Amino acid sequence: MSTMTLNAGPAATAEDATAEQNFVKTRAENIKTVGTPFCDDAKLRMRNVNVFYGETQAIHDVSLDIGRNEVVAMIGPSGCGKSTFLRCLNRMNDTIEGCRVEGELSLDGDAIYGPKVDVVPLRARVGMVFQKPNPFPKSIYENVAYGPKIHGIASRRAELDEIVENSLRRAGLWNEVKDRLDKPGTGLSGGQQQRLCIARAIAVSPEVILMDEPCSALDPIATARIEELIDELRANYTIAIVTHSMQQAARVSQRTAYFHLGKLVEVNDTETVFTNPEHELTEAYITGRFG
Ligand SMILES: Nc1ncnc2c1ncn2[C@@H]1O[C@H](COP(=O)(O)OP(=O)(O)OP(=O)(O)O)[C@@H](O)[C@H]1O
Repeated sequence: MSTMTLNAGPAATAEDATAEQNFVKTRAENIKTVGTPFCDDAKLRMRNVNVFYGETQAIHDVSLDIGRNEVVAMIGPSGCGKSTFLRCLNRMNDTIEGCRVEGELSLDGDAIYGPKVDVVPLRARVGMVFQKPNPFPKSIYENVAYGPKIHGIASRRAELDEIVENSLRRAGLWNEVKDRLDKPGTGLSGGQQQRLCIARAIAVSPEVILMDEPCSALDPIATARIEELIDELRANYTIAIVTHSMQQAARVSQRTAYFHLGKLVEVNDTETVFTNPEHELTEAYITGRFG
């Protein structure tokens, strides 16, 4: 940890703001990741990842492991590349025209960008929950049963019933919806819809769940429910979560990765990042000097 003096909160005057900008610019120029980006039991292994949108580079030489049954939170200022990096992990960036991903990315040793990889089964192994709950315009039952049907996991009604119930139970939604499974998923509250989307992701037996700001459209009570759920889900899944909320990162994750201008500045166990960060930029961000 550096010996610099910290001013908690944003710069008070224009001069302070300029000094602050200069500080951030200088420190950002030669970022080398500090902390513990690698782990012994990696489920996802990323090495020297670069991502481009056309000519513009959004991710610069990022290397990171995400461990089995671990929750890794990705934090950083708006536009630092958190979502771009997350989307590499199940090739959601493939859907963005002009987006190019370089580097080695693997899931349990299987290359994610291998030439023969079919993204449909990949995305069943690495599920995703988005910022805005996006249930299909179908019944609650069908929202959960759809994935197992198209992936050929189950076709008989009894099998599907079991998967739907188990997934809704794991997502903490069963008791609230068991008597209205034939009603539209879109008729649920925002928090319930997000748990339905989690149930939908779980229904195809993923190994990893990616969450891109899953609580940003939810109220504090629904947020607390999802955060509890993340902690429960960790027993069975590996989870990577992008969040704007440092409090949320602190509550749900075991390790936190701090991104800045497309570079991975620091990865450490979450308590270290928030109480004793190794990098000056992390410290400046978490104390609110910029955001
Ligand atoms: N589809 C796209 N086309 C071109 N540039 C993009 C696209 N998506 C993101 N970018 C750019 O890539 C950079 C990283 O964006 P990204 O959305 O990954 O950041 P982020 O940290 O998730 O931001 P936020 O916290 O605001 O969601 C930004 O400069 C952004 O403008």
